[in-house]
Amino acid sequence: MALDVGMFEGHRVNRAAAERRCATLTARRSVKKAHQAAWLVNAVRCIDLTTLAGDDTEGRVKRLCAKARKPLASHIEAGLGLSPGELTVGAVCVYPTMVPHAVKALEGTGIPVASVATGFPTGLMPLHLRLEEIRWAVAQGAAEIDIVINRELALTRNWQGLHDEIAAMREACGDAHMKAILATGELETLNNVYSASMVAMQAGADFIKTSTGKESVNATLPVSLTMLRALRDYGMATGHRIGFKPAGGMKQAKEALAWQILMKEELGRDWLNPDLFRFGASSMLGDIERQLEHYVTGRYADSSRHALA
Ligand SMILES: O=C[C@H](O)COP(=O)(O)O
Repeated sequence: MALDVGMFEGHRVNRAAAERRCATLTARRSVKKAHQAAWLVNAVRCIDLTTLAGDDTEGRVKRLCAKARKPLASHIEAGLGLSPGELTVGAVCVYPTMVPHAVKALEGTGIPVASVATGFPTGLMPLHLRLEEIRWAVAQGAAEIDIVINRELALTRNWQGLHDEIAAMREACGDAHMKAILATGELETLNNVYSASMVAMQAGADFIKTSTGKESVNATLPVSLTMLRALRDYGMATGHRIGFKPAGGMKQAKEALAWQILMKEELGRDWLNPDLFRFGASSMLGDIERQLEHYVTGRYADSSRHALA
């Protein structure tokens, strides 16, 4: 849709209230035993298993894809009553040049390959090159594109400029799903986070995503709450369902639980599915697998046994 500043200008986000609300999420609630195991299995379904490192190689991507196809060891799958191959992660997320390796390694599995693009992580490249990067990654087989927004346009509140860029990126994605990374740790205020979320959705983002994992502050609950309220307001105004992807710095199973509690309370059960919710994480699956192994066997394995991902 065209830019509609009326949907966000004049909105004020109360940071103290957002922080208070988030502090209650895990303090007052807990999910235990079989319920906790079920929520952790659900978290695995929703992970965009990620490697975004300068030393990525075909070998590393192949190993990551093997983990994506079979995220839990056989005895944990069996202990949870899962059939072999029943559980996979939501997607594998890589840099553009790694897309062909991931596509090959995931052939026949139905697991989509997501590629970051548009000069990830800063986005400080001429627009025509950022658009070309999207088209290249899609041509290599990426089914999902994680774009980064131009922070300068958001910080100077040039909402029309930001809308135009994101809309051009949406068009370059073609049939691929587009996730818009707001890099919220660099947007200064929760008001800017709310406004940038709205602009990204108005410009056609299928998902809004918190962070690249490369900012000094990445996914936090108050920022996520702000984005979810924008997503909910946008949905009520337009009837469109947009997905949410917290990303960056999440390493523990208890974080997977906290974010799912937030999703369920703010948006309901529909948002606990991979078509509307993903975790962007390079190193959270290991702890989830460790907790599930404890549930199944009653013993904690050394974390070195769950080193990958
Ligand atoms: O999009 C995903 C993030 O880059 C992952 O960040 P992380 O390596 O801190 O888990």
